[in-house]
Amino acid sequence: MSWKKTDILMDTIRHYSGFPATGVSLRQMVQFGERPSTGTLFRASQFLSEELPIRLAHRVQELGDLPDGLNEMPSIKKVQDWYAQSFEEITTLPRPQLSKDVRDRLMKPAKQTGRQSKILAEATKNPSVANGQYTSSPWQNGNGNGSHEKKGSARRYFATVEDTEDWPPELHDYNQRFAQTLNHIKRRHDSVVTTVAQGILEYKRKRQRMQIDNNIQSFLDRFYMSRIGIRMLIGQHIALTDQSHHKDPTYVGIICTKTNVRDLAQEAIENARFVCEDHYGLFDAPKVQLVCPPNLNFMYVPGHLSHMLFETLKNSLRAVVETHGQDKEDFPVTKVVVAEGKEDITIKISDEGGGIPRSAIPLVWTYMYTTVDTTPSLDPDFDKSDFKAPMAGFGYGLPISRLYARYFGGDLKLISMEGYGTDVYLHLNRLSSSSEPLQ
Ligand SMILES: Nc1ncnc2c1ncn2[C@@H]1O[C@H](COP(=O)(O)OP(=O)(O)OP(=O)(O)O)[C@@H](O)[C@H]1O
Repeated sequence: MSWKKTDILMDTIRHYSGFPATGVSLRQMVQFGERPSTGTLFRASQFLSEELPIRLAHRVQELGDLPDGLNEMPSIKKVQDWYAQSFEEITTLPRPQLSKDVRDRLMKPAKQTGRQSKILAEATKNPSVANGQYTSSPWQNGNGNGSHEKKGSARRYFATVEDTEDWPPELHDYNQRFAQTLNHIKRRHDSVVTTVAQGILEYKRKRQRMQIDNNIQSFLDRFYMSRIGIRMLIGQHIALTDQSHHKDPTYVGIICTKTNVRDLAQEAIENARFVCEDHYGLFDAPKVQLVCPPNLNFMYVPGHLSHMLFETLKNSLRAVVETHGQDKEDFPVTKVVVAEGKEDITIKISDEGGGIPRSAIPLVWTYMYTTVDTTPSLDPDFDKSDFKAPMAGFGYGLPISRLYARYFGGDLKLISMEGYGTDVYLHLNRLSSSSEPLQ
């Protein structure tokens, strides 16, 4: 690994970090439809080739500015290098030379198919997020020089392009190369969560801290929220570009326009029970009852929903087993109730796992808070994929799940009755027009 970040690169990164990120909504992401054309994909690549470096640049700056020597921890420096290297790869990817005619055609919007697409194109404020909650620190936005405003109008994530004629092969080649670069970057960043966690552990050990302070907590919230957004845009773009295999027509990239809540919940229940049986050596994990209309479908990213359900169910099963003892024959049943409203789909997970003392409630949302005695190994090779996790251990399950929920305008709430059990409410916003919370 001979990659080195240069001063010139760091200057460019500083410049990009002066621009705010542009939030995209779930609805805007599905406007591409099942099979976007070469021209439309190219426009999206152009947007991403500016937007992703802006988002990456903010993270490089923030990692470098972390207080109290945290920025000097080897794992934090490693992650910062990944972000800088990915920034460089996107910004230096050669763009095709296009004739004026092709450039004009790319800028020409497709004939509107009605008023619908115009309405869909607008993102609204995310209802789960206070103003500026996940915004980068103001000093990093200080050198905005106004040119962003000019760029603003051209920088649209989704823009349909009139696609009646054939496009020159350079466009298709560029789309392929761009997607390959994104794929490579996505893999590089697979173990960011565990590596940053490692960095925090290094810091806690070095400074002999028991808990992380508010600054670091809100940095991690912003950092992981931003990571969800970057990976969403990258994952979506790779999936849209890859049109080689026949796909399910209900999918647009990684978004399913008819995500079936009952099927996903059932699968998450089975997976969580399996992990629980495995972990405690049980013949039969505590039972989970699911109450959900069978045909409840909505537009969402199935991977995100599975993750949130699996994490909360694992917590409930663990609490039930540990409160009632592993030798118990009949555990109390955990209930999962799904309600369909106009605005939200809400999933309540109620367990009789003894609850959480009120004084510990704020802590469950902090990173690295766990009541597991021995945190599993944080070897960076471990847990490479986002969605594979052990029974418990890092104290990341709840805070990260809440970020996933908030990312698309939902939320995650927890109410406990100490001595009895816990109710977790997972609100999923079905209007799906809210912007990503990262301006
Ligand atoms: N349903 C629940 N009942 C009782 N305690 C709970 C429940 N859910 C969470 N907790 C408490 O909150 C802590 C933090 O939960 P969180 O999911 O964030 O991390 P974790 O489960 O310890 O580890 P992981 O990162 O693997 O999820 C748990 O260790 C547990 O003490």
